[in-house]
Amino acid sequence: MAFNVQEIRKDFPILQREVNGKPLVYLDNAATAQKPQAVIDCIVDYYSNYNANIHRGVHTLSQEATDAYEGARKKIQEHFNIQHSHEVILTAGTTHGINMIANGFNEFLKKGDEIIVSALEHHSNIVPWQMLCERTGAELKVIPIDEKGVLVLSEYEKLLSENTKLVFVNHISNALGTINPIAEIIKKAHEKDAAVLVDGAQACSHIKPDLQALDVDFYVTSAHKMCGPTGTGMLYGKEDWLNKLPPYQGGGEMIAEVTFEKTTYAGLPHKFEAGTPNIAGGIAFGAAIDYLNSIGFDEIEAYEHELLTYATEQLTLIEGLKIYGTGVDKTSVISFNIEGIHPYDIGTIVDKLGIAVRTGHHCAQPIMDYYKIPGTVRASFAFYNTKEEIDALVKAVKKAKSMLT
Ligand SMILES: Cc1ncc(COP(=O)(O)O)c(CN[C@@H](CS)C(=O)O)c1O
Repeated sequence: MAFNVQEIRKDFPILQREVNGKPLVYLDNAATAQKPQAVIDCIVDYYSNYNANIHRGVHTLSQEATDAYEGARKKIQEHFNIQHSHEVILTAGTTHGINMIANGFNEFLKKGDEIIVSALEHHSNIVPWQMLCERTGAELKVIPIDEKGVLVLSEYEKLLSENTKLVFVNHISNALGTINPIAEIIKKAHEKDAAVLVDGAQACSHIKPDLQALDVDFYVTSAHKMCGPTGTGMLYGKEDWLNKLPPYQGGGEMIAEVTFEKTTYAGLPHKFEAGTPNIAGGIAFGAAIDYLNSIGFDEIEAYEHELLTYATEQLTLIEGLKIYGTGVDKTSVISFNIEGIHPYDIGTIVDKLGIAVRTGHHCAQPIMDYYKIPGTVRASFAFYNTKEEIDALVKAVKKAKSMLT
């Protein structure tokens, strides 16, 4: 089917909404993507027709629910070109997955070891590693960015040493849209025998990463960024690493045998899946992947690039407007400010006109510190947005500017 945005928009009930008496113009997709009817129906279907706990029941409902949940795991495996389905850990989301790995490395790090993160990271990919360093005595090193919001790879190479044990970098910056050269970052880390975790939260709705080709050690993402439900996501880990790491939480499901003398743990993936999971969320994660693949990531990438180019052109026509994150490799996120106006004031006014953007530091305060700004206005576009919606954004920003200056 040729890419037809008007047809696609019919799949998203929420896009018919009005906000403050105006048509909703939803441009906060980097915070969470909207949900197509197919994902909504999947959740309703589970709770209406086969709600049961999984992996434990002998009855038909439990088997149906287990088959659907494990079927979703298989879909995730195939989507990301992962070698084994047991290398797919279903999590509560990106933050949960990152903390799972940070916890696991408690026993692997010691004083003198070094962890490298990038200056582009979301707080979820900074704070857990700071906590790990506090626990182990390891030292955190930071890959700097340049004025364009692009990682300075020459500095990364200088930071790498035989003391480097772990490298953490996001695939795409949520604040600036910068796409990082993760294949090169991974290759150079592996030359020093360092493991790499990539935070893919902002990437997986725009591109389809091939995790075996990337040879990444860990990759995390959230379903809600991929038109799936909140509270579910994926941690991919090479089985050798996942077998080395201790469980994250103790409880049901993650055990092989429990005695008061000793407990033995389940194998992968259940070692990392204690307790009753977000069953509906996991199944609907699979439905979201099916939906995105039915549109096609080549089509999504091409169309979103069109939107980014158009929005960049139109916004930069506004006098006094500065865009942050001007690298060549960018996804459809535009962070900007207008000289002399606080981003929060712009966000508040455009909301009155039905337009949803995010303002503030976007959980990436180090980036704002680098630019010496309190925050930005962030407009983030998805494949269901339109050029008419960009025109509405530009008109609203101009109105806000006229009101505030
Ligand atoms: C790069 C990156 N890394 C981690 C996270 C956290 O994802 P969770 O699903 O909340 O665990 C996010 C979520 N960024 C949202 C909420 S702060 C944004 O508005 O940009 C992210 O963008």
